[in-house]
Amino acid sequence: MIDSEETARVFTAGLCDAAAMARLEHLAELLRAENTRQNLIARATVDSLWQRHIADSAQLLCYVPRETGVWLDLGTGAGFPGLVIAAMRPDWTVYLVESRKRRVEWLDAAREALQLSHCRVIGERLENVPDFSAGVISARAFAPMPRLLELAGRFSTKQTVWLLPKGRSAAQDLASVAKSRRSMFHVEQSLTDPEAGIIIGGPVQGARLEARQAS
Ligand SMILES: C[S@@+](CC[C@H](N)C(=O)[O-])C[C@H]1O[C@@H](n2cnc3c(N)ncnc32)[C@H](O)[C@@H]1O
Repeated sequence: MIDSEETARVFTAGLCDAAAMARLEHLAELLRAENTRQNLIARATVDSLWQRHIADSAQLLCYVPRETGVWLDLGTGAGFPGLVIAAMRPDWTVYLVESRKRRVEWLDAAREALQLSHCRVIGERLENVPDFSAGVISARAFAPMPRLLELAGRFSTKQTVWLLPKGRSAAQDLASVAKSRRSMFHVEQSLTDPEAGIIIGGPVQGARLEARQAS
């Protein structure tokens, strides 16, 4: 279990290389500075940024194959999980969809500062984003499951992996999905909070994939 800033850093470092860790340290620094100007993350979580936000996002990499198509993150907000994933896997194509102007400006500035040329910030409501096939769809604290599926289903194929950190309401949220669709999802325990769950869907069912080194 990831229960401190130290264990969060060690866990995250196990999933990426040293250059990616340096990018994440840079991101943490930028985020702390920006958080004094806009309320990106709750003040109560600033001192546990690695545990509550960075490692919490990084753990999603344990559920995706080494090769994946476009990673689509819905309602990225301050950058979680999509910007963290883009910083850890700079060669992957990661789209961050966010509708709030100030969040979009922040995400664009952070993406540029971290030189993430394969990451694109889409400053639109998801409803206005044209269809394409995503390899991964992630969303943390974006919308309840029925709404999320209604909004994002058109980006999904049989190969798409869904990664939906849901906090403590995961099982309840999944139960609200129509029976016919529920069987494609299951809940895994979050490593950053024993009471929180991640709803996982698509072809990568069952146990967590082996932690992957980037190099
Ligand atoms: C509760 S925040 C979560 C932010 C981030 N995923 C996290 O976990 O820290 C939800 C975000 O989704 C964005 N959002 C809500 N509805 C949206 C929509 N239809 N299209 C794009 N972004 C949306 C909001 O602006 C907000 O930044």
